[in-house]
This record gives sequence, structure tokens and C-alpha cells, in this order.
Amino acid sequence: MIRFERVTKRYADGTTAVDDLSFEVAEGELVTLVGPSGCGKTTTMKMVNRLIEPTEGRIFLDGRDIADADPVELRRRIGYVIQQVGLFPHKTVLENTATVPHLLGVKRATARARAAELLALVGLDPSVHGDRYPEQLSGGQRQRVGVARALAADPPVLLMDEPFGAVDPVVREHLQNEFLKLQSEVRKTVLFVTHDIEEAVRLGDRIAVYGQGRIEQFDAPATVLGAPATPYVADFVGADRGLKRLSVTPVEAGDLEQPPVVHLDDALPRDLGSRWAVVLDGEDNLHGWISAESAARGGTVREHARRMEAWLPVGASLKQAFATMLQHDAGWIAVVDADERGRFLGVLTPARLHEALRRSIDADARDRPRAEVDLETIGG
Ligand SMILES: Nc1ncnc2c1ncn2[C@@H]1O[C@H](COP(=O)(O)OP(=O)(O)OP(=O)(O)O)[C@@H](O)[C@H]1O
Repeated sequence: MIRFERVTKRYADGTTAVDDLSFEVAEGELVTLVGPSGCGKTTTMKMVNRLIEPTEGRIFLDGRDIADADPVELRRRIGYVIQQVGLFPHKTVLENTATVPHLLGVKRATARARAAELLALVGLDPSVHGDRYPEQLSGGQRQRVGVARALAADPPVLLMDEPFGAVDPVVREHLQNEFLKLQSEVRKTVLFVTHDIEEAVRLGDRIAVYGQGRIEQFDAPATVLGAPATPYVADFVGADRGLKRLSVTPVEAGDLEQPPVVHLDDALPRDLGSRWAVVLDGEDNLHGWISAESAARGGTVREHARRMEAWLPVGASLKQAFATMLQHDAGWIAVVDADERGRFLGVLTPARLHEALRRSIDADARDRPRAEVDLETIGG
């Protein structure tokens, strides 16, 4: 969808901001550009909508060289969201959002109706916020309007330059989550600039890690964290990359331990064979758990079974799993099928969680599926 072919940008004063850059972004893909200040991220971005012209090389959008496109027509196909939002202060939120479609000749009423839909989509109630002016909004709300406005002309491509950079960390995490949800619906092709590796990892299908004017690594988040391509990348993603990796590594069925299991309608065994057992209903769905102590008192499984609060669907992140363990002060959590039936699959313990993490790091380093990694062969 977007392709850079040996693109270089040298400014008039001799600064090489982007140096012989080649990469490709697939349709519907979200690529984050991350790196320290001044490494060329914004320059890369602005060359896509021709706010900056490359010195050398070519950029293709949908297979067509953008140098041949009319810049105004080109920008209609590209939504642009920046940190300083740039809303018109004298226009209401609804008018701000409807501006571009209106300029493109969409009838006023239609443009406003569409704008209201978009505001709802980014989490603003048009009946509450639509008639306000930008100064009557919080920073986070303004950013949402910025995103809604960029989507208004329904462009296939979105360029986002530190769109959530100016808001506090809590609001920022909200906006990131909302944006991920939105993106799963609208599936735009997105270039997203950030200097925050956490943000890059959370949002990106792939991450381009920038050094000075060059991409040092262009890979999926888990690979960048697990197998940094260069010492520079390793340093940039940080010593706590194991922690960051928790949030991008899913719980897999192969990570789970199989504890003793009893069914609700079973007669209670005297000896569970363990300090606790998982209790399932007649359809093998998770019901709860039972301790060896209560089993020893006799009675029925149903009588002693306790509800299981600490559980997760398979595919949830290891970070969520860890958070759930801490939240419930649980030494293990149950993992169920991700579908509606929620069949019990096994339990995750802290030791298994740690193994899953080590396995996924090693799997990436060796470019092999996680299930095939034998932990015995990993040093340390
Ligand atoms: N108009 C310009 N003239 C000269 N040099 C420029 C110009 N614009 C940017 N630069 C330089 O080009 C380099 C890359 O700048 P760019 O804005 O692309 O970086 P960035 O990675 O987006 O940084 P930041 O995260 O601080 O926004 C920097 O050294 C910058 O000083």
C-alpha cells in the first residue's frame, strides 16, 4: 500500500534527515515509527503526503508514484493527525469534524450526520460534545476529535504524528485502547510516529525502529523485543524488554498445566491427589475449584466447590495473566477457550508463565514456533 524505495531527504543546511530508506506497509497494517528525537520519523511521514519532498528515491501509494499525484488530491486520500491537533477554535466540535467532507462537496446535513457518527466512534457523545468549542474540551477529548476529523473523508491511509503525546499517561492508555478497537473496525493503513517504545509495541502490527535517518529493525513487536537486531535496538527497547514482552505474548494452550479435575456431580473423592482440584460442570466448563481440606470433610463436590474468580481466555496476554494473578492473589489461574462456551483448558502458574515467556523469546531468536522450543537447551 505504501512503499518507500531508497528514499533520502537532505535539508538545505546539509542535514540528512532520512538516509536511503526502503520499506513497505501492507494495506490495513499499522506500522509504528519509533526512535529518539531528531532521527527522521516526522520527515518520513511528511514525505507521504508531500508536505516534504524527498531529495532522492520514490514513494508509492497503491502502486502509484506519489510524485505524479496532485498534492491536494493526494492529501484527500490521507488522513493526518498531529499532536497539536489544530482544530479550528471558532468552530464547534461537530463543525470541525464535518469540515473536510463539506469541503469535498458532501451536503452539510450529510456531513454533519457522518461527523456525529465518527464522534461516537471515537468515544465522544455528539449530543454532549458536538456543540462545544475546542477550548471546552480536555486534552484527551481534543485528540479524539482530531482522530474523528482525520477519518471524516474516509481516507484509506492515516498518518499519525505523536497523536497522543500531549496527554497524561492514564488518558493516553485509554486513547491507545480506543484507537486499537477503532482500527480493528476501520482497518486503515496507518503510519504512526512515536518516541515511546511502549506505545510502539502496543499499537504496531510491525515496528520500525529508527537510528539516525535509518531503520535499524522492522519487525513484529514481539520480535523487536525478543530478538533485537542490533545493540542499538537492544539498548533502545531497554533492559526491561522482558516485561514489555509480557504484553505482546499470548497465553497458549501448550503453556498450561493439567491439574486434577472433578465434576460438580461427582461423588467427592477422599484424596484429591493434590492440594486443590478444578471443578467443572457437566459440559466441561469451568465452575470453580475445591481444596483438599474441604474434600477431606466429606460431602459432595457441589457442596464444597468455590467459585473461580481468577480465569482468562486463551490468547490473552501474559501480562493480563500476571495482573489477574496479582489481583486475586492467586497462585494459579484457570484458562478457558476463547469462544462463548468457554471450555476449561488448563491452569497457568507463575512457573508456567515464566516458561512461556522464555520460550517465546527463544522461539523468536531461533525463528521457530514456541511449542517446539525445548527449555532444557536454553541457557540461563
Ligand atoms: N526544515 C528543516 N531544515 C533542516 N533540518 C531539518 C528540518 N526539519 C527537520 N530537520 C532535521 O532533520 C532531522 C530529522 O528531523 P525529524 O523532525 O524528521 O525527526 P523526528 O524523528 O521526527 O524527531 P522528533 O521526535 O523530535 O519530532 C533532525 O536532525 C532535524 O533537526
